[in-house]
Amino acid sequence: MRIVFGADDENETTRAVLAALRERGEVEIVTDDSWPDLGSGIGRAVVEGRADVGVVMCWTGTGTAIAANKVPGVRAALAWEPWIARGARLWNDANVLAMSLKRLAPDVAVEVTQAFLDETIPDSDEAAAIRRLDELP
Ligand SMILES: O=C[C@H](O)[C@H](O)[C@H](O)COP(=O)(O)O
Repeated sequence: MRIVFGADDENETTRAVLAALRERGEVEIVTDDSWPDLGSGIGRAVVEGRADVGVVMCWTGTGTAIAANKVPGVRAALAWEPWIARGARLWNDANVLAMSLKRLAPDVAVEVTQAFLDETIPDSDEAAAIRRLDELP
């Protein structure tokens, strides 16, 4: 699996997530101190096909998620527990995971990340709804 990762700050949580990602595949790191540009850069890496999925972190996770979702074709989801991350993949076919680097403990962030990466196939019952996202004005 090819993964693109970026965080607008570095701490124990971002280091733990990055280490976990490296165990799962080939990781490209995007560096940008500006959270809008970071989120957008992660999103672009995914839609341009440089990575299968993106993982992005900022203080809240929200700013980079919002920025990533500005890129057409990106479905970025903010998750803070494994069930949310799994659901985002299953029911929304999320292709970018966003997390707070300030509020998630390293072990929780790693669990959320693993859940996101483990759930690879979207629920077929949601296929029409997921396609509908691309048709929205
Ligand atoms: O949504 C935005 C993020 O949580 C940022 O990480 C936070 O606002 C800090 O950003 P900056 O370092 O640009 O002040």
